[in-house]
Amino acid sequence: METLLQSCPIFTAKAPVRLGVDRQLSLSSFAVNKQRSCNVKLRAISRSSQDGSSSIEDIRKDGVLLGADTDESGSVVGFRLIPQSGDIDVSNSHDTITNGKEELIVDDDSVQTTSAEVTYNIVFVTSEAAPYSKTGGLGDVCGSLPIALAERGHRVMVVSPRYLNGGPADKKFAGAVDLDCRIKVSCSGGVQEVAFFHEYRAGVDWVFVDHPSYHRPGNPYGDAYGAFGDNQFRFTLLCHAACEAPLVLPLGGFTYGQNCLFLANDWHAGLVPVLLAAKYRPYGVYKDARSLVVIHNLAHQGVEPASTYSNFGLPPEWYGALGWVFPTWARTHALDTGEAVNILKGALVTADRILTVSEGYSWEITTPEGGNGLNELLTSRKIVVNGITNGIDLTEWNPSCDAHIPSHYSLEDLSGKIECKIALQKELGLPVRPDCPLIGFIGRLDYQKGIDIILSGTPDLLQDDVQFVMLGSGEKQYEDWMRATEATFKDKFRGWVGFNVPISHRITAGCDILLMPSRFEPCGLNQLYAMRYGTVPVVHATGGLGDTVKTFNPFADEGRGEGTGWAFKPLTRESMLDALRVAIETYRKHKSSWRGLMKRGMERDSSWNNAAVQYEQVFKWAFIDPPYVS
Ligand SMILES: Nc1ncnc2c1ncn2[C@@H]1O[C@H](COP(=O)(O)OP(=O)(O)O[C@H]2O[C@H](CO)[C@@H](O)[C@H](O)[C@H]2O)[C@@H](O)[C@H]1O
Repeated sequence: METLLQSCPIFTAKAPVRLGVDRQLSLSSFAVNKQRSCNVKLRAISRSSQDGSSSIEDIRKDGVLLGADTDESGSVVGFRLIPQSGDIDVSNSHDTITNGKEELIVDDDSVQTTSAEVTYNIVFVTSEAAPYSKTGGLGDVCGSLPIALAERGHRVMVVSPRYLNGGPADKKFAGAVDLDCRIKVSCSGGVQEVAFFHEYRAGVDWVFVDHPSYHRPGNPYGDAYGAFGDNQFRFTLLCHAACEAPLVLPLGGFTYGQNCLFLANDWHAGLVPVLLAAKYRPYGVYKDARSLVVIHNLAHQGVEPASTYSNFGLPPEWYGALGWVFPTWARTHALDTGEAVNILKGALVTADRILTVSEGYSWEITTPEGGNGLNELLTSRKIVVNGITNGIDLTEWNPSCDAHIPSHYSLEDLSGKIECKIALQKELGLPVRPDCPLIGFIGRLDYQKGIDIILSGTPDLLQDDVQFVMLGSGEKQYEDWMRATEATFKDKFRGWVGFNVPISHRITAGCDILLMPSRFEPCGLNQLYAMRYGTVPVVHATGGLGDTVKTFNPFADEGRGEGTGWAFKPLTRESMLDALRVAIETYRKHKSSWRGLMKRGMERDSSWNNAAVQYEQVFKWAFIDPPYVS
């Protein structure tokens, strides 16, 4: 056996181990990494064979042995082995846990390395994932981070609803096939049957939970009449289904199994850690799994009346995990006891670790101003809270090959950017004036995004010789204001009411300045897209905006200048206008400074690989500590 294994191809550097024909192992970098992991196990066999002990059982303990491959003579030449989550890739075994105080410091080698040192079976649970569903940044992140993690060797599944609204968007789910696997979920006083659809794309298992409540006109959360009244039910169903998926779905022939890592995104997925603790672990299931809750927006917590607790399908004694009492000032009337259930609170109590999408925001949520009532709970769990700045999808957002923009450009040749500006002015019906500063805004029209500040500052801003375009939908009062402002300032202002991804790309490419006066911003993606497109951001210095946009300093770096935009503070109409005026002045009168701003923004590393390495660090910490048990 020893001689045979040494002579077989698995011990040569270039020849691949024979892993059988399973699809996951042959299609992605996951394959490469798992292949390496298998090599580790096989070395273990050869060692134990030397001292005469049993070999196959050793492997079984560490992974799932599907069978052995033999050559024509019947000799074993390889094993079809699925390693367990948490496998160590010895090809890359230096340690990146750099700080005992658990600060996210990752050495440069790890960032440059394309495969993870330790690989996990990861299950994202999310209410949206682009390109299948997207209403904002959550969709972007859950559409691209899983791919980055899969590329680094992890086995990754994303569980999200199969939304069908009867429109053209339904085509996005056309590639997902019915897995013919039905499960029954007990919640909301009945038993619901859900189905699973699946598409394997870009190295990731995209799993769509199917139920009639996901099939209706509108977006994932509501329609023209407001939020759907049964969202608590719809996302309870998602969480139950997501907890079953790793156990029941034989993706590529085998399940993810119990030893996996759940990433529950925002309140919609918040029941996942609660279910692990209350429904599974007491019965010996998911004993070694871990869960992370990722906060993209603390302002939305999934709060409903306390009487709805019975809808969750949780044991009565777990009420305390989700129970929530509003402070007196927030109650609606004198007899209101303020009792409610809060899904995100339940997640924050039971998750093994808590992540936010920027470092700045991870601190802000522990303060009364940024904690949305959860700051004390978050402070008590501070030791497990980390912030990792989002990356962006560098394929989708790439000015040198973006399919949505009329001309392509790069750092080396910026001429296409002016063409994008001219094309945008034409498309919007604005006067075509390449020299006129063009300012853009893209985002949801709501309180978070500081629309009220834009609204109060716009009449002053438009006194200047500038053009301003806004793309967004949301609160009706702001949509109406955009229409009215366009009617008043025909040559200067355009308000595009709606959600339109191609237009968002054209605005990002065609504008000179992107405005983001967000009241709070957990990370923000538009400023990252803008910098990549040579569009200079002017932002309120909060959360991820403060972390990612550095204010221009013309004197730094021996007069060459430093910074990628302007981050103003406090959030007032005056300070926003001041920052915009400095930006406009720099654009008009200091062309070389402007080119420096564009260049530094375009050079900024916003890759997901960078963020994925930091996620891996947190995964490691999650598995070092024991899982949450009540
Ligand atoms: N009308 C429109 N038409 C087309 N596209 C539009 C659009 N309005 C918004 N978008 C797109 O939606 C995304 C918005 O992402 P953001 O991160 O800026 O904010 P959001 O508040 O949704 O995300 C939350 O989650 C993300 C992800 O973690 C955090 O970055 C953020 O701070 C947090 O509030 C961008 O891709 C943007 O282009």
